[in-house]
Amino acid sequence: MNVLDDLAGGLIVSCQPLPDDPDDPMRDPYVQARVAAAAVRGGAAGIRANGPADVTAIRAAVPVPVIGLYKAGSADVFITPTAAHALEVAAAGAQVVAVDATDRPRPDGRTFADTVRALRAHSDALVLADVSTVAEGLAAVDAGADAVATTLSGYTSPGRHPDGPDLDLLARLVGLLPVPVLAEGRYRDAGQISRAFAAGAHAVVVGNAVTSPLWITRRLVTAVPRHR
Ligand SMILES: CC(=O)N[C@H](C=O)[C@@H](O)[C@H](O)[C@H](O)COP(=O)(O)O
Repeated sequence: MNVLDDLAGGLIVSCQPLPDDPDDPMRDPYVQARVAAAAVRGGAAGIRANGPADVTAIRAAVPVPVIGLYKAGSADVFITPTAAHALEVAAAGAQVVAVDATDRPRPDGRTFADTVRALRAHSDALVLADVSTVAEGLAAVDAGADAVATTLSGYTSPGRHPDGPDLDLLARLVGLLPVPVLAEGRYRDAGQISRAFAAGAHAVVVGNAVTSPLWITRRLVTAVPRHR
């Protein structure tokens, strides 16, 4: 048994301020911990959170597993881009560390496998590989990832992101990988969550649709005459 078993068949709520708005008023560890506590009260089996301060605050506030990541820098690879970031978020209390496992160059010139090795050497945290393609999922498992998530599908090329989740990538990863596959990225409603579990998802991660008043309000005001 490990924390991935605790997440099986569950909803994971991603409690993060909006990355593209430095003035998001939700950018506060206390606030994120309260959001996480509400999500767990509502039935979340796990929480995903960004940065050591939020991870520590959330670990203290909820009894469920916390997947930590560390968004940093302005390079293409910004989700836990280096082994140092991974170790810091593990030391902050994350039982699982989410790391970009795409095939893009990393800011320190090292590899995803280096990050896995560093975590194995210095912490008990499990490694969740955030990928955008089947090939990246296969490579992540070869590099030692404990689980894979579809997090980065739709985010590796410039331009507008797709609206909906990538259920096709999810199904293909589920069919090929010997590790749990998490559905993440643009899941907004119960129908999409049901389809992800039907496709074999180990767990489904939902972020902004639950945890960002800023994101939700910006979407709703597009239908309001005075904001057009
Ligand atoms: C691409 C990227 O940076 N993804 C990040 C991963 O941690 C978050 O900003 C996601 O938006 C979140 O985890 C999932 O949120 P939603 O369910 O709203 O897609």
